[in-house]
Amino acid sequence: MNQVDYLRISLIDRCNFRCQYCMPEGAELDYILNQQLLTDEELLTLIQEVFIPLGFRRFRLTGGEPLLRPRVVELVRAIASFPQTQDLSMTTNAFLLAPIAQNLYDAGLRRINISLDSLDSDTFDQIIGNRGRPRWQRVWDGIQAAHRVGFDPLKLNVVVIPGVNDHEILDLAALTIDKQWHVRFIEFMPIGNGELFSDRGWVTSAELRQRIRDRWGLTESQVCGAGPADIFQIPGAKGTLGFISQMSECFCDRCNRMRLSADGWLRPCLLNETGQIDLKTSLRAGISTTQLREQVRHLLAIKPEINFKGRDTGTSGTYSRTMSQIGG
Ligand SMILES: Nc1nc2c(ncn2[C@@H]2O[C@H](COP(=O)(O)OP(=O)(O)OP(=O)(O)O)[C@@H](O)[C@H]2O)c(=O)[nH]1
Ligand SMILES: C[S@@+](CC[C@H](N)C(=O)[O-])C[C@H]1O[C@@H](n2cnc3c(N)ncnc32)[C@H](O)[C@@H]1O
Ligand code: SF4
Ligand code: SF4
Repeated sequence: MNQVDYLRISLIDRCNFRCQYCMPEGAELDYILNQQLLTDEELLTLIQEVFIPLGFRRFRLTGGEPLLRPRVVELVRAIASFPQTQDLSMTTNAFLLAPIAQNLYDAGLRRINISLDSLDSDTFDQIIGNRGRPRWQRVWDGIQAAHRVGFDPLKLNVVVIPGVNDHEILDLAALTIDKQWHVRFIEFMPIGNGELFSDRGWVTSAELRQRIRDRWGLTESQVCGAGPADIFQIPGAKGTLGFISQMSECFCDRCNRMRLSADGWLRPCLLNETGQIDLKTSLRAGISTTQLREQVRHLLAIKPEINFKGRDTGTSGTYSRTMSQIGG
């Protein structure tokens, strides 16, 4: 059985983007009320007294958009300062990153994954649902700032949507040739916007790899990470290419993570809503962290049965929370 030592922590469910694949079009999401968000203190208590004693050592801050969380730098500093923390990372859209990249680094964040679905400003705005001033450049500046500051590895996440950005695969892959950046292609999952999914579908990683192989060749490779990506490299490139293939290849047997939502629900599997525990309500009701630890220990024990494994009701598109609410 895999050691489950990776906690993905959603810091906030709100986002300054509305990516097509992540949020249902037109739908107004019910945002978590401020008083329902785990406070910094509650989050740190849960990490220190529940998750770390159970063996969690890697923490990823996500959202919504984690950089919208007030005092995010202080939270990073606190989590980084736990002696047991072996890996602290963040997934962000980078729109707000440039001015605080250095502060985040100084606080102890060492690696960062940034969503970048297109190199074309118009396509980018279309994907992120932006109808105001173009946003691509500011995201690009955020990526450059992350690079300058020294985040390593610096990964770029691309959700591939047929007919929207799949014509840019080679251009995006080419970023890894001269730069030590790691571009990852993610198969679109029908969990944020089921309608777009049924309309567009998804492209298999195997097909993407073939397109890249035909152009440059492709060899197996490695990069530091705790996620499910299969890593390859264009021969001689400085960076790598990752393929996250949750639709075409089941990687649940090596699942090593759980997810904590911004309102304190612990979710054992991204694609299966079974077994979630409301840690925040319990904490506020005065249940001791010792008892909570036992509940989580039990959830860890039954997690292998809950794991999606490509079999249950999983990707049915009927999830009660979107990716932005779960944390991807
Ligand atoms: N089905 C499934 N998809 C996942 C899981 N973890 C990550 N993904 C997919 O991979 C995407 C990118 O994840 P990231 O937030 O960059 O994190 P990661 O891949 O774990 O990061 P590294 O530690 O750098 O490898 C997510 O948005 C999901 O689409 C998982 O447990 N199950
Ligand atoms: C939910 S976002 C949260 C963090 C941050 N806002 C960002 O976009 O990087 C985390 C990841 O989920 C991915 N994601 C969202 N919806 C998805 C979907 N339907 N299928 C696959 N990946 C998805 C995004 O591309 C992003 O890399
Ligand atoms: S993928 Fe990230 S940036 Fe895009 S809408 Fe979802 S949470 Fe926001
Ligand atoms: S779908 Fe569930 S079991 Fe499979 S890798 Fe993701 S979180 Fe783990």
